[in-house]
Amino acid sequence: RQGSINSLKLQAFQLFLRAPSTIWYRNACYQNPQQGSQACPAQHPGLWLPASDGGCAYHQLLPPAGHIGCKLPLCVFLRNGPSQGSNHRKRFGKNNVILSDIRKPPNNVFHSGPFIYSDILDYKNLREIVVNNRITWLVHYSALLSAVGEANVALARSVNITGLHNILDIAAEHGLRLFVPSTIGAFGPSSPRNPTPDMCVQRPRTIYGVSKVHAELMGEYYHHRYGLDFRCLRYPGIISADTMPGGGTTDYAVQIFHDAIKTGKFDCNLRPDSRLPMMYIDDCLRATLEVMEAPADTLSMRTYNINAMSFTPEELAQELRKQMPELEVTYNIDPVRQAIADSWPMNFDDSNARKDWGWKHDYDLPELVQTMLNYLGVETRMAQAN
Ligand SMILES: NC(=O)C1=CN([C@@H]2O[C@H](COP(=O)(O)OP(=O)(O)OC[C@H]3O[C@@H](n4cnc5c(N)ncnc54)[C@H](O)[C@@H]3O)[C@@H](O)[C@H]2O)C=CC1
Ligand SMILES: CC(=O)[C@H](N)C(=O)O
Repeated sequence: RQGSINSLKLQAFQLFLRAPSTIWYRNACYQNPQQGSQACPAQHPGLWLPASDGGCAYHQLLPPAGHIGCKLPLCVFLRNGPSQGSNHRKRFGKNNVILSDIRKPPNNVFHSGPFIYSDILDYKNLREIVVNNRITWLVHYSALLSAVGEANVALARSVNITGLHNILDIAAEHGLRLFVPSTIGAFGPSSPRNPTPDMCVQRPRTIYGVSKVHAELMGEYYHHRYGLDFRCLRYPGIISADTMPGGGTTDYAVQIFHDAIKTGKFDCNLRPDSRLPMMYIDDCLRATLEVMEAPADTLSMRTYNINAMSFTPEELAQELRKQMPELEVTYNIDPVRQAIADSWPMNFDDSNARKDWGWKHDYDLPELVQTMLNYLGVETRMAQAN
């Protein structure tokens, strides 16, 4: 049963990375794994009842007449097609999750539920969204990533630091639970690289890394000073079939799949032996939900490393060649990205996340490669058929 819940929640979170940049939860209530009805732990009026299909350990709030229904905060973005999407909407209520960005969403995102324009540099507009929609949880993804940040430091500073300040103030002012992702890029050349623990020297050499260390420290400061429910995971490089790479150093590991399927060739911008921690998107989104839902007393820290695997471009190419023996990989090193990769962790120690809230990854390199090829292969065949 827990497995099916996880898979539902996971699918609900699909496309958060590289699609919307902020996720707003309306009327979020809490997980209640016990059967039977009782008062809502978030003190909303009404009773908690088991979900109607009996297959879900979560309970819905039974709204008194005139009260807006209060359900689990989920959105229904799916990679698996519209029919499942509508099932999820029926079950969880698409209107309880609002996505926002300054960029136009792709069709599937736009048609999945509420999507609004919101610039995180516009404080008044952020406050308006929270008040008008009675927002309770906030997931803040907007950022300029490592390589693109080095190409535009002023903009990265503004979005990643000023934007974060706005988000922190909004969250503290309105008592929101706030998730902000950090990254392996929050470490630098003087950090231990193999493995990198949660607590060690953090002296990154990119504006991206500096802004993420700042986010970790500010979030923790607001937690201690104002009681903000701040939660943060340091993600490794995230690999997803849904979206194209967005200006990061680990992006080669996404691009290789697209190029391999389209042309059978890939020109890699990192050295073949550049080892970096990586994770498949489903694991990343599940980890995010798990830490957001973890009871506060299980969290001994507010910022955790999470990890799944660690590989080099050469090792990834070898795994791909098991399925595509003809794949040709050449190396054309980008000095900016290479310098960044050389300063980042090679292996990530996530033992605290595993110990405190039970983090466990599902995807290692073989499963990652198989899953990416399956998704992209199906997409390519559909495009060709069309
Ligand atoms: N993709 C990865 O491998 C990793 C991502 N992360 C973190 O996850 C988050 C999302 O990353 P990605 O989706 O890969 O990045 P991305 O570059 O694809 O997306 C960032 C989003 O921020 C939006 N944005 C930029 N300026 C904005 C503004 N002023 N107001 C509102 N939105 C704005 C962009 O329109 C874009 O949709 C970032 O915070 C990143 O640091 C952390 C580690 C690894
Ligand atoms: C690991 C990250 O934070 C991101 N993918 C990047 O390469 O900048």
